[in-house]
Amino acid sequence: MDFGSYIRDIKDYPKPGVVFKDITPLLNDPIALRKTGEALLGFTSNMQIDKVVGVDSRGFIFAPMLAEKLEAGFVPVRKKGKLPFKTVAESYVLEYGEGELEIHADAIQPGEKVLVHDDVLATGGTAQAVCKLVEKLGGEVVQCNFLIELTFLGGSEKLNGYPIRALLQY
Ligand SMILES: O=P(O)(O)OC[C@H]1O[C@H](OP(=O)(O)OP(=O)(O)O)[C@H](O)[C@@H]1O
Ligand SMILES: Nc1ncnc2[nH]cnc12
Repeated sequence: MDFGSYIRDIKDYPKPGVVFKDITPLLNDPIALRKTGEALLGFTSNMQIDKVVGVDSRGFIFAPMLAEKLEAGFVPVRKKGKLPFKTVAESYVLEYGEGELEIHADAIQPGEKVLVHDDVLATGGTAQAVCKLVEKLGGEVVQCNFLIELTFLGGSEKLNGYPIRALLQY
């Protein structure tokens, strides 16, 4: 399937100079939606995964489905102030902003194998912070997977050592 034909470029959103990759046309199409889920799942075939971490908010679209199919638990990493229990936090910078991400302190047990999922890898600031959170809890990141990797922004360099997979590369 030509997944790229379902991705819409929005110029100067959310800030001048940014070309935003809008995945909503892909989500809107039932066949593209199903095939995207299947392709993401294919990235982890034969891998043992205990937890799938999805990143607030677009990472929440596919991560719970991946967790269910992999017979793993789902863990939300959320923007600051949204998780009710004891949290561990990490600040980060992304392509068009900055902030702090949090994870529940009991969400991952030491030694658990973790898949990190998000929709877009751009500068890598977000994914790098998420991997740090996983490691702070003693988890082992076994793969970071994405729908889209914006290779020209060099995000993979911040994820040195972690296996990276993406459905589409620009
Ligand atoms: O590689 P980076 O430069 O760090 O950028 C990637 C992040 O940016 C987007 O999230 P955003 O913060 O816009 O949140 P959203 O999912 O709630 O729209 C995207 O969903 C990734 O999480
Ligand atoms: N260019 C972009 N398009 C969509 N999501 C993003 N997150 C960071 N950069 C992005």
